[in-house]
Amino acid sequence: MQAKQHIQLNTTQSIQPLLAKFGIETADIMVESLVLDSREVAIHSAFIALKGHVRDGRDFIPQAVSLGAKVIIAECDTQQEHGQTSMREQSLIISFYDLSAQLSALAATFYHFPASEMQIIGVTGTNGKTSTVQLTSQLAALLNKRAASIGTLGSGVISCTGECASFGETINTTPDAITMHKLMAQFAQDNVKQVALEVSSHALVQKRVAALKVDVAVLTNLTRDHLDYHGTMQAYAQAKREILTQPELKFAVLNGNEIESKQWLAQLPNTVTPVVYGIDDESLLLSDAQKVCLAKELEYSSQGCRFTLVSSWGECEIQLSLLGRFNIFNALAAIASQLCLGQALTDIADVAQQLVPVAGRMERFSDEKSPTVVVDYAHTPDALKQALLALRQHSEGRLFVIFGCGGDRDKGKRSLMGEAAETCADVVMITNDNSRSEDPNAIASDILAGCIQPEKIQVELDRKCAIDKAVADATPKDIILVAGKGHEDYQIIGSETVAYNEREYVKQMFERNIT
Ligand SMILES: CC(=O)N[C@H]1[C@@H](OP(=O)(O)OP(=O)(O)OC[C@H]2O[C@@H](n3ccc(=O)[nH]c3=O)[C@H](O)[C@@H]2O)O[C@H](CO)[C@@H](O)[C@@H]1O[C@H](C)C(=O)N[C@@H](C)C(=O)N[C@H](CCC(=O)O)C(=O)O
Ligand SMILES: Nc1ncnc2c1ncn2[C@@H]1O[C@H](COP(=O)(O)OP(=O)(O)OP(=O)(O)O)[C@@H](O)[C@H]1O
Ligand SMILES: N[C@H](CCC[C@H](N)C(=O)O)C(=O)O
Ligand SMILES: [Mg+2]
Repeated sequence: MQAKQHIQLNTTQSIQPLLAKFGIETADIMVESLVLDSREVAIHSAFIALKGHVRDGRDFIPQAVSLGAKVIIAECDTQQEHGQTSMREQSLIISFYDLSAQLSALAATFYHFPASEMQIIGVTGTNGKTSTVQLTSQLAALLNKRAASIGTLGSGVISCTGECASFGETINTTPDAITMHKLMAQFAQDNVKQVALEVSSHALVQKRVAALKVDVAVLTNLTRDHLDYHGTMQAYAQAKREILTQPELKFAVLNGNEIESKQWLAQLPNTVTPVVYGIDDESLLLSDAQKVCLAKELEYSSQGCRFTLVSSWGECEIQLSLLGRFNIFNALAAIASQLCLGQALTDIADVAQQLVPVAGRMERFSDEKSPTVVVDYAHTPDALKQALLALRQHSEGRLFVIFGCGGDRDKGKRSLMGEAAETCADVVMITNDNSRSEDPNAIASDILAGCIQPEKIQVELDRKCAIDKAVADATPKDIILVAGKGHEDYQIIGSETVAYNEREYVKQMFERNIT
């Protein structure tokens, strides 16, 4: 990432016309910003006090008052209270019913609907969101369209070599409703024409993007994750389908090899055109889709892959310098989205080979005399399985895997990841991920519980030592997958966040000539 960009927005406005759109009559008070966190309140900001999941934002109203907020918009529990006002010192407190759900609309109005000036692509799914979003923006940039992305890697304008001119890191994969529209306003001011963003299931449940205009919704896939939050797979799936209710949605780009896409087709509003992408004949599963984008006659090489693209927009040859079958799905979703938005197939075919891997996603480090090390962000059972299956296709020797599981997150996925690793790799080493408040040994035991022959599996909780050991044991023909940390440059152990950059560690290992 490059240095952070500073785009100044002039957002000073009266709350009177803003709140009138939500049926609230109030005084003519000028504010400069909407602020979710009481600690960031300044005199000219309106503090937004939400109920919250862990804490109640309304408990921080006294802090906002003491920091001089002129306006406080506070969530209320009943429709009757909506629009009621009171004064506390110099702060006007306004009750707003259902504020959490309405915040996206309030922020869109505050920033004057910046997304309406740009093409917006929203990507959801268990795995592949970051990869698809990055590839979509890279492709736009290669086609000379100024493009930006928002997601796990932060937000910013993407160059055709995948570099990001950062607009800032994001705490969440999908930012809160205010940050989202602020970013959109900054992008619009910076002449961005297209934005690709990751839409997490949490964001859909919490209505972080409820009022965001989205032109294209993409589904990558649906497998197990985040059941700690959603409870059941059914609730998790339903959360993702919420993206179909985005305002002004025009296209739904669906994975034809994913059974969940059938549910999406069934729930599709008739104003939305379905587009199915997939590999080979299996994708005929969804043959009633209006438009298709299929990869056929796939060939893999050590450098990447090639295939024939058969689509409703024509047929062409595509070369990709990306590893793994799932990256073909991600690239197809990116290509289909660009086709929906009017790019020519021939132009796309001309530039596709220039797409570069996304940081920490199937990133390969190799030289002739050492085993190949691949750093990847697989942190779900399906992602780990797909990453191993993909590498098997590129490998002549043994396949090693080193991975752990995050603490304080979905515990049920741990044994399934153990099972996937034991089934798909030749040598399995369990290590630590972000253990957070949990005991790393206990997390390792949860993983081992899914393995049939736990005695054959090594546990080395120090990630660097685990990598060193695997490299010492492997031959130049072998591939070592180090999964789970990807682009992260830290490790959270207990309440401490320590510096740890796996990509750098492996890169330096090769620079030091490891074997
Ligand atoms: C459980 C959950 O999703 N929480 C999200 C939620 O926070 P919250 O409502 O729980 O906040 P809270 O801590 O209870 O505080 C309530 C309110 O009081 C305010 N407050 C709090 C403290 C204070 O001193 N002053 C103050 O005003 C807070 O700003 C907030 O408005 O809303 C916040 C703003 O949108 C999010 O940042 C926060 O994400 C937390 C950090 C989180 O860990 N979320 C994860 C589970 C998540 O959303 N993950 C997905 C990605 C998954 C994937 O990649 O697959 C994501 O989109 O990131
Ligand atoms: N289309 C795909 N299908 C299955 N697995 C994939 C796919 N694309 C990527 N992966 C695997 O999942 C990992 C995470 O990929 P990526 O970061 O793109 O997903 P994500 O959905 O953004 O994840 P997160 O939920 O953390 O935001 C990759 O490192 C890779 O192992
Ligand atoms: N190494 C990480 C991956 C987490 C991915 C994140 N998107 C999530 O699950 O919220 C961990 O488990 O801590
Ligand atoms: Mg992501």
